[in-house]
Amino acid sequence: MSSLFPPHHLDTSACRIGSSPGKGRGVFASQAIRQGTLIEISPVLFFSKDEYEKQYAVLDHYTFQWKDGRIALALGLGSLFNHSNKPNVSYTLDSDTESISYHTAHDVEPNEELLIFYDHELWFEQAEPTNASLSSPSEVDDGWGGLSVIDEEQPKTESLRNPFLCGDSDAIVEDELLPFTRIKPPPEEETLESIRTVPAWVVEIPDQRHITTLLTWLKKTGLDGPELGHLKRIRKQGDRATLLLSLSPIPPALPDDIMLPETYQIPVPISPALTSASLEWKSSFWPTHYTPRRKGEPESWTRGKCNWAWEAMGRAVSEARRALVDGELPVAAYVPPTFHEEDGAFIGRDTRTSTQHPLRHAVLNLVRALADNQGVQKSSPQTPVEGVATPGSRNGSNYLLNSRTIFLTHEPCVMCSMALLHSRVKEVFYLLPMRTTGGCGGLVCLPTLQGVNHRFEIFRWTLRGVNTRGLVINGNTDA
Ligand SMILES: C[S@@+](CC[C@H](N)C(=O)[O-])C[C@H]1O[C@@H](n2cnc3c(N)ncnc32)[C@H](O)[C@@H]1O
Repeated sequence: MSSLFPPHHLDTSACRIGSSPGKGRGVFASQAIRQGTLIEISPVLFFSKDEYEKQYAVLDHYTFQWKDGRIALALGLGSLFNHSNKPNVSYTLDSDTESISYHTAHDVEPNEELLIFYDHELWFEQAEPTNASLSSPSEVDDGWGGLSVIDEEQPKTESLRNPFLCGDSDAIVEDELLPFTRIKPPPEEETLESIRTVPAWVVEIPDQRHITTLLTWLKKTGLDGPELGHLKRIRKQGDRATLLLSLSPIPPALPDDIMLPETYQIPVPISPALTSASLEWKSSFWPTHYTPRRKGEPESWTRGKCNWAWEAMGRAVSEARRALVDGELPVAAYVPPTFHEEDGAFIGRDTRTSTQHPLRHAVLNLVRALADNQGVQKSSPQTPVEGVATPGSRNGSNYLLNSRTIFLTHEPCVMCSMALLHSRVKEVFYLLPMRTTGGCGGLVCLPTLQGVNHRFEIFRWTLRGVNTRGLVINGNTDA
């Protein structure tokens, strides 16, 4: 048996076992439970497939298929959660602790049954759902594809319309009334030891009158890509000027029409300076940009801007709902036009199922479609583009999302968070946290890692009252 970390202390006082009509026993909330609460950790007993099939098949209705093919029997409450197509509990298999943890996927009321999603193919006839909160919201079209937000003050049969649609659009919305929370990054620190460098090609510019021409040439050749965006392109030391060229393994070709000496490599910092001390250290390698985390009060949100965000998140949710209907994973991403300007909108959905391609995540599809669209339509206005990229592109070279905000139904996985980081996105809003696989605070928080050369802000949509019916995916899935 592997060495196990002890699971967290288990407090199941919020759950009780009760009788569920048509289903046998079930697990019920004995009090109101907020979305995202860890309600149960069930240790598991493992059987090899062979051993299980020979001796324990009688447990079939209670076991889980583990990631490595073994069969696991959940102890504790884990074997008593009943199934629903609209679960209010998500679960995660944890190999380190050989346990399964269960979290509420949205706020749960006292006496509501706690239900997980077993599978699309069931071995039993499903009993009618009994939780009013799970059956009612679809009756009203709320513009979120039926994933309505329920006002806690109102009866559950009514859904809440966008609360920011009316009223003074310039009025500031108090923090407690915002439909999202900002994920606070840890304080930024950089030490001399933590500074990392990579070799970069540079060339001396004997005649400084050529600087402008050379910077224009850099742009034309595409050597001004974002990987060196945290560094200044020209270093001046007295009357000496040096041009930063690229990180390529081989020396880049130089322009034909200007006489330049041989290129050579020097170490340059891999990320911008976050503190004034590190600015000095990093600039001793090569002049580096200073990008301290934004200080002071976070930006105020007006009703108008909240309305913009609400509509945008609704668009992502509707797209995810449509994806589900089409047999895809219900995961979607939406980049709306910016609040103040009329830039293009972009939408993407997960297409792993239909393409049988493991990398067709919603974010990657969106970034790729954006790159292709911008590559093809450099001079024409952007239009919303869907999912998979179109041919005839410039190989995805225009993938930048500078000053754009992306709305996601799920916290993006590590790969997608890295893609967003590369794309220089300004802000990421997500609805459902992915604790085991997320790259924006779940498994890891990529934009806060030392050494990354861009930061973006992260906001988690407050799920209070949001019915995530149909959107909950397996906690081990990369969204
Ligand atoms: C893991 S057990 C859940 C606990 C079970 N109800 C008990 O009393 O032991 C799975 C079994 O519960 C029943 N069950 C779970 N969800 C159900 C549902 N939505 N409708 C009807 N039966 C259900 C089925 O008999 C299934 O084989």
